Amino acid sequence: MNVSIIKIGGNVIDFPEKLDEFLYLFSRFPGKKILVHGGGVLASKFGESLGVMPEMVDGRRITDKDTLDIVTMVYAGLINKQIVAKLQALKQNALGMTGADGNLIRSVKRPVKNIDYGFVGDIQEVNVGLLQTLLDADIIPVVCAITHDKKGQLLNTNADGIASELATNLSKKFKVNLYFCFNKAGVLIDEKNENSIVPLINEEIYAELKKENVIHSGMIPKLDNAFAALQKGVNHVWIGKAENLLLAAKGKLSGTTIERHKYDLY
Ligand SMILES: Nc1ncnc2c1ncn2[C@@H]1O[C@H](COP(=O)(O)OP(=O)(O)O)[C@@H](O)[C@H]1O
Ligand SMILES: CC(=O)N[C@@H](CCC(=O)OP(=O)(O)O)C(=O)O
Repeated sequence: MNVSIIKIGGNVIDFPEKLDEFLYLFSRFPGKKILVHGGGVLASKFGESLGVMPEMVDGRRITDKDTLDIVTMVYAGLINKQIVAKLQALKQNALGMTGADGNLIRSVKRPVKNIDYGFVGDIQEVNVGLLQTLLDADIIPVVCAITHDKKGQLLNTNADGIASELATNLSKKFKVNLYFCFNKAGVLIDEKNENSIVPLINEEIYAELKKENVIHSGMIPKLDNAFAALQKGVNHVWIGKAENLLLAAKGKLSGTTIERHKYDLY
């Protein structure tokens, strides 16, 4: 069985027309599929309106108790249920989930090193059997950026990391392709120029571009997760514009493909 993990970012979710267009493309995407969503932009806006200011370090949110309540309401509630309802309207039998539902994703609170991220989860375990049961029943899991520690604590977990871990764990049994969809044409040399796409990126180019600050903020966890997934057995990883999802599915040139290490080819 082939499985596609498709992640959609907060900058698309925040624009209803863009989200609708993306969900339509997702509904046309062939084969077994799982949707993972963030919603960082809306969580920041919602928090600000309540006087809880967002604080990000390298694209990851510092999550105190109030912030955890906000992200739970926004990701697991508003965004997840809106996406599920829209997919149902597209005749896609979607099931919205956090990592706590069906014990889908167990994580541990990130240990404090240089930075205290607060209630942020590092993923430990994925319930592959549950995903397989749902996919076998033609149900499409729609997974948000909230996990749990199985001791009653919810934890905020970067949605790119969730997509990567679901892909990695499923790749032990299935051929898995991972698509990171966001609002830009791919990894760009000049963020303001949509034509400056890096079509193929390896870890050396990544390190260089990060040093030069060409790659920064949310692109850092996205690429860290993309390389981790490839190294752990995921077949193909793509980063690109949400509206190019079906082109990417057909293998047509668009966006950025993550290059496997040469030694992995043999
Ligand atoms: N070289 C780069 N090319 C494209 N985007 C970049 C680059 N470096 C940093 N970024 C930033 O990373 C963001 C994507 O990360 P993030 O906001 O976490 O994505 P998502 O929309 O999936 O939530 C882009 O909106 C952009 O501002
Ligand atoms: C710990 C952490 O950073 N969690 C993320 C989860 C949401 C997310 O990843 O949303 P995007 O995909 O829209 O960026 C956050 O709260 O921003």
